[in-house]
Amino acid sequence: MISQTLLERRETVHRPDTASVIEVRDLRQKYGDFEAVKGISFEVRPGELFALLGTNGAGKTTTIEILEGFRPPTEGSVRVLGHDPVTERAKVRPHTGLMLQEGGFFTDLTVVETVRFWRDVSPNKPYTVAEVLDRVELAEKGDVQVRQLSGGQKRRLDLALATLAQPKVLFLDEPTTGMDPEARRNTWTIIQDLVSSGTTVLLTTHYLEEAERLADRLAIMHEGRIQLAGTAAEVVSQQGNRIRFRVPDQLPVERLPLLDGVAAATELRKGQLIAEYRLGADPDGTQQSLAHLISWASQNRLVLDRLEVRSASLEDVFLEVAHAA
Ligand SMILES: Nc1ncnc2c1ncn2[C@@H]1O[C@H](COP(=O)(O)OP(=O)(O)OP(=O)(O)O)[C@@H](O)[C@H]1O
Repeated sequence: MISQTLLERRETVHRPDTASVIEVRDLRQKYGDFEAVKGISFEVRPGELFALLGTNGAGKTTTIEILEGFRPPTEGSVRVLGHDPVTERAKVRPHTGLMLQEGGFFTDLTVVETVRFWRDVSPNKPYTVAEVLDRVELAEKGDVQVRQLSGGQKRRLDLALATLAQPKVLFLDEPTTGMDPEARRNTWTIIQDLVSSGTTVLLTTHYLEEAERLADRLAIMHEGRIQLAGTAAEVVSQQGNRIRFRVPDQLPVERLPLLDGVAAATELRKGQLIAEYRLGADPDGTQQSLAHLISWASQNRLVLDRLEVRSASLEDVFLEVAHAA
């Protein structure tokens, strides 16, 4: 179960800070009668990377699109660099880079022509076309039409366009979807370099490892609300430790011991019954539970195959959020 402390955290994501680069306050968005975002607040400070995680349809893209100025919110307010992104677009847009879920390319143009076009209309030109392509490892694809790029290569081109002006604020909506692991790591490096040079980033992702690696702070959304927020370590540390093992053949599940008063949850994986105990975060308690389990196994002449003890992962937390509602 998600602890009360963590649930209360969603109320504290917004810490008033006049220097916030991105500020979202009591944001609500309706599409007709359907409320996709139900009153969320958070802020992103200068040079910070904030990740919005969440289940499908949680409202992440809706939130990012409002911040990008594509539509005004139904209720609440958003500020980017202190300005309203819709009514003060001219003050915000030159300083922001956008990477949408679907890149809006002219697919007949080549990669070089695309970068040249965007660079020409960009307010800042800190990099040459060759440097822009080099950074995302697309130099060899310069003469290829955009329509001929693979999905992952298109995402890399999109990232190149979003960052070619070295923006102050960068919105990345699922930037690494479709990329192979090497391209993903390369993208993480590009994003980390941008953050190191002072760019503030709001990123949505379904890759929890990506959020863990990159984010200074993160929020997990579900059905239009922020359910949890904090640093990855803060969010995960509240979740406690897990002990798992394969349930020995022929052992009835009812005979599994209680550990620290906790019963095992069991699940069938590839035909094998796995037992998992969700314990507290206290290492001493976990050690005692483990000792008790091993002594129980010895007394019953059982071998605990695939025995593992680990702290909860961000994935565990995410699944709790998704299932708790
Ligand atoms: N233009 C629209 N008209 C009506 N409903 C919409 C519109 N855009 C989004 N929605 C709905 O609003 C909800 C939130 O969608 P949104 O795209 O913001 O979620 P998300 O968190 O980005 O999801 P995913 O992870 O699947 O990309 C969904 O239920 C979606 O169907």
